[in-house]
Order: sequence, then structure tokens, then C-alpha cells
Amino acid sequence: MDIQTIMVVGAGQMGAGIAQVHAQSGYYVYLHDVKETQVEKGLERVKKNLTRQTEKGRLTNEEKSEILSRIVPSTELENASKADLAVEAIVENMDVKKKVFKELDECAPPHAILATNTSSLPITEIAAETSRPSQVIGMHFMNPVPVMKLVEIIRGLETSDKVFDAVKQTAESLHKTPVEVNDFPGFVSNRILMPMINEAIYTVYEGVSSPEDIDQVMKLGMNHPMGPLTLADFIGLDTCLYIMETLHDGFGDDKYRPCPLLRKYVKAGWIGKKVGRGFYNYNE
Ligand SMILES: CC(=O)CC(=O)SCCNC(=O)CCNC(=O)[C@H](O)C(C)(C)COP(=O)(O)OP(=O)(O)OC[C@H]1O[C@@H](n2cnc3c(N)ncnc32)[C@H](O)[C@@H]1OP(=O)(O)O
Ligand SMILES: NC(=O)C1=CN([C@@H]2O[C@H](COP(=O)(O)OP(=O)(O)OC[C@H]3O[C@@H](n4cnc5c(N)ncnc54)[C@H](OP(=O)(O)O)[C@@H]3O)[C@@H](O)[C@H]2O)C=CC1
Repeated sequence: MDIQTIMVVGAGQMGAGIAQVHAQSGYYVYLHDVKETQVEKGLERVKKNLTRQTEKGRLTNEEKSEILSRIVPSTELENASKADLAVEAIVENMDVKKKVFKELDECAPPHAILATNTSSLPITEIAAETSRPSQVIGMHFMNPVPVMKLVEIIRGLETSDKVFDAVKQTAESLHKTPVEVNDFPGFVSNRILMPMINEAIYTVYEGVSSPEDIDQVMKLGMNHPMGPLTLADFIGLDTCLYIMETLHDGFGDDKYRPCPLLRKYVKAGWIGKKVGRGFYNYNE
């Protein structure tokens, strides 16, 4: 399958990164969000990342301009009519994702693949919203997308081999390493990572230690590049909570219950680095 043009739906931290790596590998990209301001913010994020690369001498200014010229801003989902592949990266909420997939199914050409960057939600359930479940697949990038090598690829019940191969090849063309995993809540990455983060939050909640010291333990003791609370802030505490809820509901096992402190922070709007406040204060 020949994939040349993609649409990234959702221009947040993941969407911007997904758009960047595709444009850097020669794809034409529509970067779509409901609000123009979000698209502009996403484009700014891409520009900032590329500028860092030009400053390090890894990219010429001409190459940077070429990459940016391949990203077209979009606030009309109808632009999906020009895409061979759509990668959805909006909020981690099943109802919102289902609505967008229904609309994408109506706008995208019959041959197009509809992929989701969901962290944890069932691909089969999202696929069932469309008239083309064999062309729906999970394409789970890691944050920060330009740096992290892994892409988890998750088939829904009906995903065809042809679609799987096309998405695998696309991931490889981005210099990423695809790993196929089955459609279970949280897949592999977040089934393992998120309970660890949730447990780190419990250790704050129960007064075992401070966020700074918990992060130090995991960085110096286990060689993690970021402590779990810094990582939670980086991912977004809203996303962490949605993932824990998906694990809890999906497995029906209380070992996945989200920590009350996580709920409290999300209710307070302390959703991490993206708003300047989470376990750490980024405005100080
Ligand atoms: C929730 C989910 O569904 C799944 C997930 O994504 S879970 C999250 C997975 N991600 C992680 O676990 C990240 C853990 N953290 C790390 O690996 C590292 O801290 C890090 C790569 C983010 C930063 O590394 P560092 O050594 O502390 O910082 P730094 O030296 O500034 O950066 C290293 C490189 O990353 C780049 N980088 C850092 N942050 C970046 C960002 N947000 N966007 C783009 N590039 C970034 C830097 O430019 C630098 O690039 P070069 O090596 O090419 O010069
Ligand atoms: N954060 C992470 O580390 C990772 C996240 N993911 C997954 O990627 C997805 C996005 O996460 P992330 O980028 O962090 O989230 P962000 O909150 O940074 O970005 C989501 C973007 O989608 C927009 N959006 C919301 N609803 C719609 C819609 N109906 N149509 C178009 N755009 C919409 C949001 O706009 P607005 O703000 O106005 O609502 C926002 O710009 C989630 O499914 C998440 O689980 C996967 C891997 C890692």
C-alpha cells in the first residue's frame, strides 16, 4: 500500500511529534485540531524541535523549511479525504475517539487506514464504529515522539495483514522499531509502566517520601532516565488517570485502582507539565 499523505488528528504533545517525524521522513502531513490555536501551538512545537536540530548542526535551515512546508494546518476534518493514513492523537476518552473515528470514516477515502495512538483503549471497539474495521489499527508512539524508538502496533479483531504490514513499514520508514502486541487494556507499555507510576503516587499519598526523593530513588537506584513522578507530569496526569481507569475497568481487578491523589490533582486541574503544575511546579 502506497502511503504518501497522512492526517494527524489532535495537535497536542503527541500529535505534533507524530506530524514532525512523518514530515521529516518525507510524508505530506495535515496537522488537524478542532481549534486553530491548538494547531498553531502544535506547529510551534515542531518548529522549536527542528530549530534545536539546526542549532546542533544536524539539519540545515533549508531542510528545516522543506520539512515545515510539508505540514499543512487543518481545522476541517474533510481534509482527511486526501489522506492515505490518519493517525488520531486526541484525548484518551473512548466516547470522543469513537465520534472522531465515525467522522473520519465518512471523510477518508475508501483505501485509507485509520490508526489510533491510544495509550490503552481497545482497538476493536474503536474499529467497530467504522465501516472499515479491517483498516483500523493501533499505532502507539512514545513520548517524546522524535526521540523514542518504539511504536507498539496493535491489531483489532478484524485488522487485515495488508494494513498491519503497511503500518509496520511506515513505522520503519520513520526509523522507529515496531513491536506487535495484542489488543488488551494498556497493551504492553502501559500495563507495566502505569501501575508503577500509580504506585509512586501512592507512596506520596501515604507519606512514604516526597516526589523529589521518590524520583531520586528510581533514577539513581534503577537508572530510570526520569523519576516516575516527573514522567507522570511529562505524560500528563489526565492521561495517566484515563489509562489507570481503562486498566481498572478492562481487567476488573482492584490492583489497578487509581490513587485518590491522582484523581484529586486531575480534579484540581494540576495535570502536569503541559499546564505548569502537577507533582512539580513548573512556573517557579
Ligand atoms: C503514556 C504512553 O502511552 C506511553 C509513553 O509515551 S510513556 C513515556 C515514555 N517516555 C519515557 O519514558 C521518557 C523518559 N525520559 C527520557 O528518556 C529522557 O529523560 C528524555 C529523552 C526525555 C530526555 O533526555 P535527557 O538526556 O534527560 O535530556 P536531553 O539531553 O536534554 O535530551 C536528550 C535528547 O532528547 C531530545 N529531547 C528531549 N526532550 C525532548 C522533547 N520533549 N521533544 C523532542 N526532543 C526532545 C533532546 O533534543 C536531545 O536530543 P539529541 O540527543 O539528539 O541532542
Ligand atoms: N502523553 C503521552 O505521553 C502519550 C499519550 N498518548 C496518547 O495520545 C493521545 C493524545 O495525548 P496527548 O498528545 O498527550 O494529549 P494532549 O492533551 O496534549 O493533546 C490532545 C489534543 O487533541 C485535541 N482534541 C481533543 N478533542 C479533539 C477532537 N475531537 N478533534 C480534534 N482534536 C481534538 C486537544 O484539544 P483541546 O486541548 O482543545 O481539547 C489537544 O490539542 C491520547 O490518546 C494519549 O493517551 C500516547 C503515548 C504517549
